[in-house]
Amino acid sequence: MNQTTPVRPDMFCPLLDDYRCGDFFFGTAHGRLLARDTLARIRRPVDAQLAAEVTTSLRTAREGGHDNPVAVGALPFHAGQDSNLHIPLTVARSAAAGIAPAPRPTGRGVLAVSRLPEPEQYAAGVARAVAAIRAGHARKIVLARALDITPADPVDPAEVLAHLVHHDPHAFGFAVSVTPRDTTSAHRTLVGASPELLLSRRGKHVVSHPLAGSIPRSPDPREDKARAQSLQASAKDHDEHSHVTEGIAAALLPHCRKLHVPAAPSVVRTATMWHLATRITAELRSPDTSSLDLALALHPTPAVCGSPLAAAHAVIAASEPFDRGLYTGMVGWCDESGDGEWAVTIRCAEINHRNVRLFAGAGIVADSCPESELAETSAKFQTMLNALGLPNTL
Ligand SMILES: C=C(O[C@@H]1C=C(C(=O)O)C=C[C@H]1O)C(=O)O
Repeated sequence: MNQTTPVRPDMFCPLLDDYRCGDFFFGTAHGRLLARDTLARIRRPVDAQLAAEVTTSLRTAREGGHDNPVAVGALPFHAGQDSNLHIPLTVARSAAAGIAPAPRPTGRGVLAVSRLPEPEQYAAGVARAVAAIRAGHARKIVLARALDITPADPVDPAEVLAHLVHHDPHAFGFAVSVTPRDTTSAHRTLVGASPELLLSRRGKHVVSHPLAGSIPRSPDPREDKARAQSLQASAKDHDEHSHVTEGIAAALLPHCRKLHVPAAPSVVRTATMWHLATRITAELRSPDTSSLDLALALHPTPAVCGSPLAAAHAVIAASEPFDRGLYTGMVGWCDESGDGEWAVTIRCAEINHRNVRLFAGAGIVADSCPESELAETSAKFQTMLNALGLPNTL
């Protein structure tokens, strides 16, 4: 693989076909990035110094003779946990990626499932969060749950990635190696298809495209359309969404001018969900502010944590019986000029040969109903259950 690989028109699905376990992959239908092997690792707590350390590592790579270095990887939800970033030895990009061919269907049996927490407990946690919000302790809290599944056959992350890229071509398809350095065990890979852009920076142009307020899609076209309309009309979902756009606008303002936040959200779809979405645009004040600086200023947004952040964090810590790790963090890349793209790490699963962990969460506000939030998280699991060839009833 060359440092920069031009688009090969003869290749139906450039770079996706080249992906192999251990690589970093990130892309949409508009462009893909595939990174292989490691020049420098950046594993440190996610704090105010992280972006500066990335800039320094990129400069050192350039001074060491590396052409056009890029930092790639993922950052966790919790500040204080370690980043999973590196500067790869080789990076290939393709500008127009096209739609991936349909991968062959895989149906898998299941040996064991563990639900964290059990669905009834999740619903009870939502009810407690609603009570806390109504008592004035917070305005919004995002509660997640996880599924630990032991499939009957081992899972190949490359197959799962191909399935995701085919079925959700406009999402950010990603694969990040999360194998701990001190282990000789099987590869661990975080694979997903995120529909949510935390932040992109190209030159002075900044874009964030948050999602909040969701409803599952229906296989019946009429019902599907009716659901999209009901989401667009839902006061509860607009409330949930407004915390996010307000939070992002406030975080961008110190770094940007010409901030534009559309007056009302639009409705966007994935293969399994409808979401309220707002495309926020702005112009950078200083070229010294990198995409990672900006993404860290936004993270975590009220779309994945809540509002106010500290109160939401406390309820999450008391309610979720698992570590989010990289889920609801960010995944993407940043180059030496500061340009980059960071997606919110959702609709994903950690795959470790015969073990997979799936994650899904939902934003809770004063008018949330526990059963609907449980159904929303079940629908969000479908993205990964489908890609893994697992039964959609888990
Ligand atoms: C937390 C997740 O999704 C987030 C929560 C949403 C919501 O509450 O409507 C929508 C998109 C995401 O920002 C997830 O998919 O796991």
